[in-house]
Amino acid sequence: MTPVTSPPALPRVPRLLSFRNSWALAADPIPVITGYLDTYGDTIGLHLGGVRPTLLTRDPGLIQHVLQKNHRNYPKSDISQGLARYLGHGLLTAEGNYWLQQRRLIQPGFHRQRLATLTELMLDVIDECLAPVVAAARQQGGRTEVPVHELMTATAFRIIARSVFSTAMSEDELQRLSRLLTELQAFYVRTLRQPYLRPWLGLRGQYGHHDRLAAELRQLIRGYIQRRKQQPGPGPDDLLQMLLEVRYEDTGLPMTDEQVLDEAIILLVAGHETSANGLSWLWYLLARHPEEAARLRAEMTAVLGARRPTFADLPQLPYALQVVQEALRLYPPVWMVDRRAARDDEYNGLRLPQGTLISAYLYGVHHHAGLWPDPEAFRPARFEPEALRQQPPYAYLPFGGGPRLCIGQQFALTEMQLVLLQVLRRFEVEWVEQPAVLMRPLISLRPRHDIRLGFRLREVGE
Ligand code: HEM
Repeated sequence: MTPVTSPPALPRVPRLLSFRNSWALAADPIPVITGYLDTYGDTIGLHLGGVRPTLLTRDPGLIQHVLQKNHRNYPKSDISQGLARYLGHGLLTAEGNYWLQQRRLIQPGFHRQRLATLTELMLDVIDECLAPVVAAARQQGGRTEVPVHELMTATAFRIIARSVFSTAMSEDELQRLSRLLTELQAFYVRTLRQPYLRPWLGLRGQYGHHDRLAAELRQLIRGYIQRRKQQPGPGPDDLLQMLLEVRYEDTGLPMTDEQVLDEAIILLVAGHETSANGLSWLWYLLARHPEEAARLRAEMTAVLGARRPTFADLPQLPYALQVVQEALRLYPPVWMVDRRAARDDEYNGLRLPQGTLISAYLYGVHHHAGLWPDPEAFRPARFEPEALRQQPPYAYLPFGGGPRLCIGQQFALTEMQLVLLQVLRRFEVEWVEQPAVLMRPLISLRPRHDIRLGFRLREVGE
């Protein structure tokens, strides 16, 4: 395999070209960005939207340098921090000592033991979400067509909402929350990709409108927190209770209500879209590759028979994990991660002056032919332990890397495996002819239009 390296002198995309392509970049960034990298090299300078100078890279060595080896010099850029305007100052957007203090406080909430407790709840939510599909299939003679992105979004959202807040939200509230999050994200991405539109968006009152939506989001969540605090007796074993009960080591004090609110919103946001999109792509890939689905089913039947999986079963189902990992390689829900150089730095002779905006193009790393032979092919066996040992560090990083590695990584992998197994127990998932399935990279990488798949009922015991 060809090594991927960054040259000492940064090749630059001509500014006029990046300006000319700015609409194309806003509409469909992945082909434009990949095209630049294929033409100019694995690490390039370009003007985002024709305006903002950025260093863009798919070199795993440079990405490791930024995210891990010299991470202290690379806080998140204002691109991530700008999200705080709409989503508050939770873990994802926090920086420096405050971030470290919050991370230490919250990390234990994601330990194995708590995850094991949450899996029963996950399985119940999955069953609830699949029940209408089972009913529809029965009514339609054993098979129904399903918009999988919608189904996976509803499922992932209910899983995280119940993991954080336990008590079921009403259907209306769930939908309102989900819509608010989608709208805020879409607006924020637009202001980033098309910075020249900002004055116009301001004149049209769009910032004020979205600030009001963000306030509505906070008010909704605040209501849950207040209701929980008023409940007598010990609270349920969920993530909100964990946020309310943890104490800072130095002061012994709990978080303030606004801090709990910030963290709860961030868990909801970070733990919803990403898993939903990962799962949607997973079904797309399995429907296109029935031979892989058959292999997975054989493993599942051998280990579980007809019963539903438990947390303890997952290590006996390695192929299920490999399928999930390969789906996250081909369609990394977080397709780009950004940082800013706080001081002048250097990587293998490449100058990284203070203030440089660095965009780590995770999608590009995962699709690099120098790192992944035949990169567009869906091959879960790439993740067999022996094959993985051949990979250089940071060739695979759907959950990021370094100290800011996704706190929900194990949660997400468990959730995705459980959804995968529960759906496969009940259904054969079949491809349906439809227009080409395209990507829509917002903050996370989702399908442009929903993907319709056939769900054919199988007879299973409990
Ligand atoms: C397939 C699903 C997921 C993917 C691909 C994913 C990916 C990522 C990535 C790449 C980062 C690092 C961003 C950066 O370095 O700038 C991150 C951070 C984070 N993720 Fe996830 N994530 C997923 C699921 C989840 C879930 C389920 C939760 C919560 C339950 C979660 C909570 C978070 C939080 C709180 C952070 C910020 C951590 C910090 O900065 O300390 N994620 N995620």
